[in-house]
Amino acid sequence: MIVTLTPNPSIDRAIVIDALLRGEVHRATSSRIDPGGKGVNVSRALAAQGTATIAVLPSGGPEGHLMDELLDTAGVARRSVPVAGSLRMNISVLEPDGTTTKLNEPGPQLSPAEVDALLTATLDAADGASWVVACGSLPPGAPTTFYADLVTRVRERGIRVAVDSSGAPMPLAVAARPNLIKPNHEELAELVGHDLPTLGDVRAAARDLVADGIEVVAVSLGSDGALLVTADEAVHAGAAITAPLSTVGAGDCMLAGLLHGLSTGMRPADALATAVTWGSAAVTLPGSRVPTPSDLVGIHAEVTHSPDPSLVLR
Ligand SMILES: Nc1ncnc2c1ncn2[C@@H]1O[C@H](COP(=O)(O)OP(=O)(O)OP(=O)(O)O)[C@@H](O)[C@H]1O
Ligand SMILES: O=P(O)(O)OC[C@@]1(O)O[C@H](CO)[C@@H](O)[C@@H]1O
Repeated sequence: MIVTLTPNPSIDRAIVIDALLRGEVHRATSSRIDPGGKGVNVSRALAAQGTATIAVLPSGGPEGHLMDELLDTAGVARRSVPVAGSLRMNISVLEPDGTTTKLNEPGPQLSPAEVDALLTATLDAADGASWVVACGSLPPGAPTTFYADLVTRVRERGIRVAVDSSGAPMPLAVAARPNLIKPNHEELAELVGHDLPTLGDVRAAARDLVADGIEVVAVSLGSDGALLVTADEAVHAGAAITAPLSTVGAGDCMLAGLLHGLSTGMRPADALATAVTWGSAAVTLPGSRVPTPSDLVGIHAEVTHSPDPSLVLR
């Protein structure tokens, strides 16, 4: 069982237009909504592949009702924590050349009691879990130490914990030593405080984090694939996708594949290949739709045990 925590979930509305022009009226060629927020996406991707998961999230307002309904329809088990505010709605504007523009709302203001209830619900759901994974931004009202506290409390129970976030909460969470982190290229650069133009730079930064006590650092690199670093190895994997439709949630599907692999006893390199297969499959799908087993057919992740450190990343 993999438990996800999404403190700031969202209804994701994806709108397809021909070209985005600032200040103009656009007529959409299509649109869709998906239940979203990074941890929700991880749970949706796991559930779509038949892996047991529970999504823990706040729920409030009309968007909260919609979220509960969409998750029930998708067959995702959930622990919804009632909150007074309304969940947010995030917009993705998708253009035919694959350009994605995101507009993310801040999310509802949570009271200290609501923040506590979220932590308690996660620890309750974590009983007997193989992994707890906490993902995404924090809503207003949640302290920046929220993920760090969660990491400490989950690890005290002997359960493995992963974090995928950005900004101020991330260095604090990292200092609490989660078992795994999944930054993207930009988030890793933000975490270590300098640019990382090459694969060698990413590997060095990830190795420093491993030396500081993180067991697995998995860095998603968009169309450049992903790099996984542990104390024993640095492995790269990638899969070529010719016509990406939407990259929204690809990193979450990648993280879901990785945790699925690690929780079923795969070696890290095989878990990375699964991760990249799930992440790459996600970019072939509209909006933040998650891949089902049939969507993985024909996607082959190429794994390299000695990646070229001089590769300049896109
Ligand atoms: N254009 C692409 N072509 C092939 N694979 C891709 C492409 N974009 C993403 N991927 C795959 O999806 C994974 C995750 O993508 P990315 O690095 O963009 O995650 P992210 O920035 O965390 O995304 P998000 O926050 O939207 O979930 C990559 O590691 C890669 O395997
Ligand atoms: O604002 P955050 O929490 O950083 O990111 C939220 C979000 O952009 O992440 C997911 C894609 O990874 C989307 O479902 C959602 O809209």
